[in-house]
Amino acid sequence: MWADICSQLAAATGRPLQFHRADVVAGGDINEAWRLRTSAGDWFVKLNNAFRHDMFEAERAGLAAMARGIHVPSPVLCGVSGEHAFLVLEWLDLRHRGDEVALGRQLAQLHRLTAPHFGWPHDNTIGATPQPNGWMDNWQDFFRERRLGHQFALAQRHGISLRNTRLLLDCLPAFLGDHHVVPSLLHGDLWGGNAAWLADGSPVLFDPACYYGDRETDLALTSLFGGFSSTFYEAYHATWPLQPGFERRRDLYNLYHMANHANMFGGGYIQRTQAMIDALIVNIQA
Ligand SMILES: Nc1ncnc2c1ncn2[C@@H]1O[C@H](COP(=O)(O)OP(=O)(O)OP(=O)(O)O)[C@@H](O)[C@H]1O
Repeated sequence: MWADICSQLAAATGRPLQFHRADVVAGGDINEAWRLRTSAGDWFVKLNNAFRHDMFEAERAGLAAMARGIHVPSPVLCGVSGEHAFLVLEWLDLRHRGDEVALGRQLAQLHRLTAPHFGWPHDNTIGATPQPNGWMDNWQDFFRERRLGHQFALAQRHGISLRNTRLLLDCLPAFLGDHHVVPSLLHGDLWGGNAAWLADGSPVLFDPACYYGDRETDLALTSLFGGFSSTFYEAYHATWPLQPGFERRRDLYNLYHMANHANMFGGGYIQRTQAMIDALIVNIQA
């Protein structure tokens, strides 16, 4: 397989290269991650089953779009070798710490890239879950149908019983009714494990689930599992302040990701999803 990927890589880059070695990279759950060492340097390679090829195509398209606003690993090649789908990115020596001010500023700059509608040219995945992205003109409708409603329907299909999902969907105007949203280019899966820094301290984002939507959804997810400093938030707000009411919408937006975890992993995530639904309903009634 590696020899085949190297020959596809040589054809794509126009550089002759020989396979030296491949070392596992820790950190990814959904895919296998490898450092591919060749005579023409190192590359970052993600592997999955061949039927996952579309997922890597979507990631490549997302990275290419994001590169207009923030540093991402350059996508080099996406393909299939035997039973494997693969995505080759430029290899970056990543660190866990760096310039948080630059990260906050650059995320705001990414969000300044906008589209006329909400969605994305193709469906993609959030974790391993399909994420529908068909274009819509209204953010509330998009979030209801393509995000929360989609996860609730998946839960039902998986036999996960969640109470009051219909009631919550019917109450979305209470959260989003007077909220003005521009369709911003989003990372879409911005938890702490998908941000890192280069040796010079400059930030890099990777592993996106891009679409055009409310920038607050990216900010919300940064707070769900932690890992982002107050410096990061201050720099974001200084570059492009959020509108009043973000704290109220934050938990609604994070419910999408918690429900996705319930769908992917089950267990305690189901209780946490239900607790978030219950708290949001109390919030409406208060
Ligand atoms: N271009 C790159 N060069 C070097 N290392 C990288 C690069 N991109 C990502 N990494 C490292 O590899 C790890 C796994 O990458 P990534 O998050 O893209 O994989 P994944 O399987 O899609 O992850 P997840 O399970 O979170 O969806 C990251 O945590 C990061 O440390």
